[in-house]
Amino acid sequence: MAAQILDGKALAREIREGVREDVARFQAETEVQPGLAVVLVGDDPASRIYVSNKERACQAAGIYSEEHKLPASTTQSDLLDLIGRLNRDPRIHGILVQLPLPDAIDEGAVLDAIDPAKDVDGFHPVNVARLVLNQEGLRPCTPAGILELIERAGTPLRGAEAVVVGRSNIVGKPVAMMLLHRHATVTLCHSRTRDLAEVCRRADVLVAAVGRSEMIRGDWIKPGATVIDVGINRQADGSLRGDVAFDEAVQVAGAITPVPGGVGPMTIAMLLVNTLTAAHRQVGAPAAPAGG
Ligand SMILES: Nc1nc(=O)c2c([nH]1)NC[C@@H]1CN(c3ccc(C(=O)N[C@@H](CCC(=O)O)C(=O)O)cc3)C=[N+]21
Repeated sequence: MAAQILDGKALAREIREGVREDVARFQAETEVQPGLAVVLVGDDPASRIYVSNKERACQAAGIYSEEHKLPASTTQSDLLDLIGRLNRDPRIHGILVQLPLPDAIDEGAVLDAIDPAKDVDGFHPVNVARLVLNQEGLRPCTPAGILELIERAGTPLRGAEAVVVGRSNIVGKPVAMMLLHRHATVTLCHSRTRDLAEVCRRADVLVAAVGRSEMIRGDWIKPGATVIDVGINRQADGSLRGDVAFDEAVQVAGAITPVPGGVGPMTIAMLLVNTLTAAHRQVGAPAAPAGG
């Protein structure tokens, strides 16, 4: 029997609609419109597309958004100045600096400069620590979206074997921590892991975030497993491939995300959720938004 396809696009649409309603209520109660600033340095064409998708999603949800496009030659101190202004700007509740940054800029110094209360990517060390300690904070958008998809699949996490392939700061490490907090037994794999296929075959939940097109094969998957494909590997013909060989995996898995239309749209939906959550906390509004 073929796997259930986890439709991230449809789930993201539902979440964005919920955010739209919550934004309207928040604004009626507080007279504050949630605001997001997106900073893009250089003009990586892929980054530009994501940034314009984010802008459209904000508009549809009633979130104010502004885009700061800086040339690739921008200095670190100019970028830090901009972040300082956005930190102090009362219209802005969320700040997202699109990664990667040009080589001449120290990414850590830039992330450190963002006010943790406005850090809607959840990349500031304070938010990383809050995640590890399971304290209230802002959670990274892609991992948060992955957890929503797993929940939607109805996959129980308590006591389950979860295998995460990829140890990046933006996906692998935080998603592993979030799965751990849901009481999964988590294995975090990477390029040096021995017998990777064998480890993957133990997984009740498999999260692939390696950035290598179709590396995870159908025979690496435990029958009935929930498979989350975070890969967005652009092919020469312009199409996208995941990290999982979908046509093989769909025959074995219990549930699987497609690429495109899986994790990607959820990332943007969770960015809107985080922006509304950040606005709530900064304004000190009475009711917290659902899903925050
Ligand atoms: N500070 C920062 N935060 C990020 O969240 C961040 C970033 N930097 N740098 C780049 C990556 C990439 N990213 C994506 C978001 C949405 C889709 C998305 O919506 N994808 C669609 C379609 C994409 C398409 O067709 O091109 C899908 O998978 O269905 C993809 C990728 C966020 N990123």
